[in-house]
Amino acid sequence: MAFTFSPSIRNSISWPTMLVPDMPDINISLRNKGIYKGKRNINLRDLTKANVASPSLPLIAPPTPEERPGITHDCHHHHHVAWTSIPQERWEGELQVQGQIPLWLEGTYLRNGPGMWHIGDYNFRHLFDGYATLVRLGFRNGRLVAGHRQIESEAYRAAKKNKKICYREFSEVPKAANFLAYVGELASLFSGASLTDNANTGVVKLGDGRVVCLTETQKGSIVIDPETLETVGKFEYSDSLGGLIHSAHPIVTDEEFLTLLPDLVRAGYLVVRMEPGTNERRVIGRVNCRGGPAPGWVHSFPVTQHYVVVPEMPLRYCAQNLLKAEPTPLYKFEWHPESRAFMHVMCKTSGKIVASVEVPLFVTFHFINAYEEQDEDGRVTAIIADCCEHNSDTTILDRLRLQNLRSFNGEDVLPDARVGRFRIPLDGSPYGTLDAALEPNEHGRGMDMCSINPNYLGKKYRYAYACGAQRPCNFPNTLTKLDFELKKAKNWHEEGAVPSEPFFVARPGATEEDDG
Ligand SMILES: CC1=C(/C=C/C(C)=C/C=C/C(C)=C/C=C/C=C(C)/C=C/C=O)C(C)(C)CCC1
Ligand SMILES: [Fe+2]
Repeated sequence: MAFTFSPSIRNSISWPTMLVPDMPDINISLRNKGIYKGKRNINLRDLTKANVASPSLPLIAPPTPEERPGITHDCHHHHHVAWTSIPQERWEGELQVQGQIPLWLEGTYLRNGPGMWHIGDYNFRHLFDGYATLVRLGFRNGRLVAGHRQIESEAYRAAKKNKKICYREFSEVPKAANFLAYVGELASLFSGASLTDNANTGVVKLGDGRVVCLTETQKGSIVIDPETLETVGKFEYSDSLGGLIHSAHPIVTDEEFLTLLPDLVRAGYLVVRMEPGTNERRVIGRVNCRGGPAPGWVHSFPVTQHYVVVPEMPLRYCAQNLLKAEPTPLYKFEWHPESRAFMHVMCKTSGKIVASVEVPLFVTFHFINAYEEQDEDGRVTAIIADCCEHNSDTTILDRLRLQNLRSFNGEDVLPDARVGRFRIPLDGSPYGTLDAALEPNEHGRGMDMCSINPNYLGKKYRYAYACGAQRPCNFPNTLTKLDFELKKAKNWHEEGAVPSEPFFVARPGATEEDDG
């Protein structure tokens, strides 16, 4: 049975490493099909996406004693190959395995994230600007065949053709003449036509089997072929809900696709649902923002079995910044601590808001999971929602500029983060709480790129997997297993490795949450 590990892959930005968690002893090599010939040995632990993508890179040659794979050294700096563009648009080959991939691990694992950070000799500024690279790992009979391919978004094609950026990316803004010439008159600014469709934040498999790559613009929903990784075409929403943006990480199961559509005109969010086999989103309900002047950034959001949780973070969208010609300190966003922070809870079936509470200020991009807390009689008393929380500090966005990622000099510059646990009472109290779910030193005070056993989505759960930190560092450099019951973390780290978002695959027949 072909098994696709892709239903809710958020992987996104990924530290661009293809690293299979819990397989510390596997070595693989690249046996190339197609354009590249030859066979290479690489240790999977040290394998960066650039390595996967480019068997021609010198870094996959056996390391010299002075040189760990994945990093190059000059006198004072380490330059990690992980933060450089893939050198070709597509590649496919078998990876040689040393050690053993469990035989039950069978199927295709798709990931998507930025992989190309330059056009001609112009280098992009930010990790999130990169043009999307889709990566496929096929596991079968203990063997591993990999491939990658650029997503042919309009933005990517236009950039290649014109040798310059033609659409507004995360931090990059094309020079006025570029995009006005490319997309037409000034009205395109306001219609969103100048915004990118560079689908670089994730890939989801819909209940009907279609595989869609996403970004934060609705127009950046792109259907791909999971076998060939070819771009099939735009995913066109057939409803008339309008708006320009949506959450980068919808909740996707075999039954539904749930997402949030921020309303930048009348500050709020539409909570919408799409059934498999359709392209039509239907409104479940609407949340009006309680703090102004615009909705908070909803890169992701969590759900429980019966509720959708809508976060209202004081890091808010800024329509002016979306249209500005010059880069701004917080890109398309602004930090408004005076507007306060809120969490709203909507019933999935009725669309009614059952709680709307003020919470401490927070900064999060990735929610981990949420569940309903019950009393002894089985009544739901509160919603618990967990996220990777950056201590209500937006500095992490700046740290993820490529220049910062590429220039580690031994200084500990990764801002602290924690597992933020919200408790949202359902008894009508006006306030919710936000605390660390475990002592952040357990995971080196680094925390992002989280995942869970997908069978526990929306349910009470004990374990999460993420990237933490072994300091000093400039990006989250450990693979971490979090145990919320024991309040402990188990960390794996190896110098020179760039772990990416772990993905949990349950072992067939498993009864324990962490058996996989
Ligand atoms: C927001 C708009 C856009 C694009 C947004 C994009 C591409 C956002 C990507 C955000 C990601 C990948 C966030 C990941 C965060 C990871 C963190 C904080 C890791 C921390 C580690 O310590 C446009 C599409 C450009 C235009 C509309 C607005
Ligand atoms: Fe993300």
